Amino acid sequence: MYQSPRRLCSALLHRDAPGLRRLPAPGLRRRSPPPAAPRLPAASAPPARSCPRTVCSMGNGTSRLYSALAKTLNSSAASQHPEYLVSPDSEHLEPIDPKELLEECRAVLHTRPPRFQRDFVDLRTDCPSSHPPIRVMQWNILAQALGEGKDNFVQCPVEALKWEERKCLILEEILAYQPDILCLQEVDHYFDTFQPLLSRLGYQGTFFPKPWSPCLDVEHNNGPDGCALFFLQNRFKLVNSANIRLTAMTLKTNQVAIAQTLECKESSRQFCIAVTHLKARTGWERFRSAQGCDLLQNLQNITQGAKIPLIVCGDFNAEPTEEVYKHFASSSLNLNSAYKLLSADGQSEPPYTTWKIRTSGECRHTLDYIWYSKHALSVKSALDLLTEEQIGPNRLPSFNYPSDHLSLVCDFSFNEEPDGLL
Ligand SMILES: NC(=O)C1=CN([C@@H]2O[C@H](COP(=O)(O)OP(=O)(O)OC[C@H]3O[C@@H](n4cnc5c(N)ncnc54)[C@H](OP(=O)(O)O)[C@@H]3O)[C@@H](O)[C@H]2O)C=CC1
Ligand SMILES: [Mg+2]
Repeated sequence: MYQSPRRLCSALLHRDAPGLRRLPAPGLRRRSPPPAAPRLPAASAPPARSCPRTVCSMGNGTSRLYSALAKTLNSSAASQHPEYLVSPDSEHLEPIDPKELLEECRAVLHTRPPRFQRDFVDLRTDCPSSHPPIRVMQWNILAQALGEGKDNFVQCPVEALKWEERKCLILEEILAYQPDILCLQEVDHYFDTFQPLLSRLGYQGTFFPKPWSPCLDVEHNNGPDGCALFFLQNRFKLVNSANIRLTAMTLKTNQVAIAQTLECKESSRQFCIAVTHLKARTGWERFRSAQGCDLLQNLQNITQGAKIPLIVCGDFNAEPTEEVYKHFASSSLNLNSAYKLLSADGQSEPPYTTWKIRTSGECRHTLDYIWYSKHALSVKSALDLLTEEQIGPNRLPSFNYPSDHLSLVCDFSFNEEPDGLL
């Protein structure tokens, strides 16, 4: 039956009808990326997506999606209720079929240009693994309040930042790559959007807001931004979790990290995953360096002196030339930066992970990293970055891409015979 786009959109805006039957847990297991979207020319007003009018089924499929996305409109919990730190009871939320959610997102986005195709680059290693890889996504998703109220993206039209559509672009990116673990920064819609939706996709989430989030300075903000960590519950068991407020020269700072020890259900192997967002801006290099040292010290303790393999994702707000980068590269935790492996010699970071135009001019920087224990883990593949042509002359964010930072995605496997030099 034909549904107009307006009808499809309205499915995202209403609460779930009561008494719907519960579905079995969604099979978010393994990846068949959606069909390739055509590449766009570097034009500022690319053509709209082909209209997805026929994609969404009627009835329960649509109805099941009412409540999770609808909550994003009906709640601004974080700023109004002191209990924003308390996670809602996800037991009562119905599972969502990721394909249906993806279709719903695409329906909302039907006037936008198609998403860009990015390919995984095979980084062949000599380490065959009998277990499925662990897919990790690192992404600074751009806090809604900062994007609208602070960041000054002078070439980005305000309509491109509308939350009701931008959240669907973010979800589309997550659903396209189906990470097993999701490490996010600048999350200011955790409780009303990402926690309820991702829990219904099978993820367990943790949020740690910045103590003095700059989002709170923005009128009509949705609460503080912070780091969020999600993992698929059917793949991992949570062993240990730590919310860390980073210090610099013994002083507590406004930056945070989350570190969790997870156990793989398939292999019973444990590893630690951490997410952080270090202090931004030039002039703060020593401060970032001190925060990095504090994080490394915390991770030394959590990994029992590098006995437990480690993956650290973050927006470090630091180019590879900075001291904090060098601390991580030379740490006794024996870390390597996964995205270096995309370079010809395996030694160079990508030319950019964020690219935007502010009033001060063009800002193209490499600031985001996925560090991993190089003796215990191998990177099987990594998602290539967007090209300059795809990013376009107005840079990011844009109608095509929801954040000023690119997502980084890697597939990891455990080395079969760790040599004891994690
Ligand atoms: N009430 C109080 O007592 C306190 C309030 N605060 C508030 O917090 C703010 C600072 O917080 P802090 O955590 O140190 O923030 P940061 O300096 O780390 O930056 C906050 C955000 O601003 C973005 N940003 C980076 N460069 C620029 C730029 N040139 N223009 C606009 N945005 C930029 C960053 O994005 P990205 O990482 O993507 O670059 C980041 O997410 C203060 O301005 C104040 O509002 C802070 C402390 C105390
Ligand atoms: Mg930012």
